[in-house]
Amino acid sequence: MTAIVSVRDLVKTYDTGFRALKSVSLDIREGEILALLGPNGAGKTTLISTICGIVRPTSGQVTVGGHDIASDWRAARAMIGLVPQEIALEPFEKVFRSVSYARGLYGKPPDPAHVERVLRQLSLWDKKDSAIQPLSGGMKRRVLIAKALAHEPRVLFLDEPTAGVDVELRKDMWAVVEDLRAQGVTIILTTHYIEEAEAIADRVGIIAGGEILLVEDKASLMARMGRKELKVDLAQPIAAVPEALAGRGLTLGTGGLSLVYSYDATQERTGIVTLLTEMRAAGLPIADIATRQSSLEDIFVDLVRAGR
Ligand SMILES: Nc1ncnc2c1ncn2[C@@H]1O[C@H](COP(=O)(O)OP(=O)(O)OP(=O)(O)O)[C@@H](O)[C@H]1O
Repeated sequence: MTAIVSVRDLVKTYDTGFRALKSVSLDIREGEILALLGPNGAGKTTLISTICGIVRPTSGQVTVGGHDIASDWRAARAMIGLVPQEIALEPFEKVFRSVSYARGLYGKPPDPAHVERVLRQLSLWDKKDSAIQPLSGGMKRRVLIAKALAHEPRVLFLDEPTAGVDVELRKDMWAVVEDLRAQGVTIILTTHYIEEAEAIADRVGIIAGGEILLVEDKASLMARMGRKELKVDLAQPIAAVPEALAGRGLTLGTGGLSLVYSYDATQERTGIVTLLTEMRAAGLPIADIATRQSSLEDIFVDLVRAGR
């Protein structure tokens, strides 16, 4: 797959002297959904704003579809749609007009058929003549997406598309994103919600302190770093891990009522059977057992901690 956006050694130092991006390099593949995950202040918005030409980089290079965002900005910008974090819309403007106007801002000739397609795709067609103000929060977000798609961009940036949105609406947004990808739009979204990346991303980029810690296929990241945990519930509490099981890396759960064993599920020999046998031999009153796959969240927390 070819890179549609290429970021090389990007540095951004704000006027305050704060270095928000420290030599970031990143290739975004055509047609993918890339989720940029990172804690508050990691530099996510700075990165996408720089790619979109809103923030001027201190140094480094960005190309979009081969067009340099500095020397060939008009062509680069035409390929990009940006859905900002904040809902900033003209309250009295009508939906259709607002989206058509957004198209005009890119110097594209009016194309009511395209605007109709976009509004239909976002389930906004029956709201086309409505003013924006009375629309629900979810509908307003859809209008923002429609505006960003008005000029037929090939790359869509969504900055925190579901911040402060309820669960139902979040799933709704995910469906919209999947739909857009199915039409060949490359999508980059920033998010705090790890479950969001887990649900829809093809690749995950983790950014912290202005640096990209990793970019990897979600599935391989989870397989590579994912660990499993075996939790053994005990019928009676114990004060400490029995001597016979020392060196097994067990942790005692709260109240001494469980033992937790962490293992690499990709290994042929996980050690579970031996462990359970040893537990019985040690006379532990096993009440129940359960396993848990570590989530992207566990991986993320570990990585960000290690990166500090
Ligand atoms: N215009 C600015 N002037 C000075 N510092 C800024 C400016 N904009 C952002 N910063 C700082 O740069 C850092 C990165 O900010 P940025 O908004 O890119 O992070 P983020 O990862 O998007 O965070 P959040 O998840 O909170 O939106 C923060 O420490 C922020 O305070």
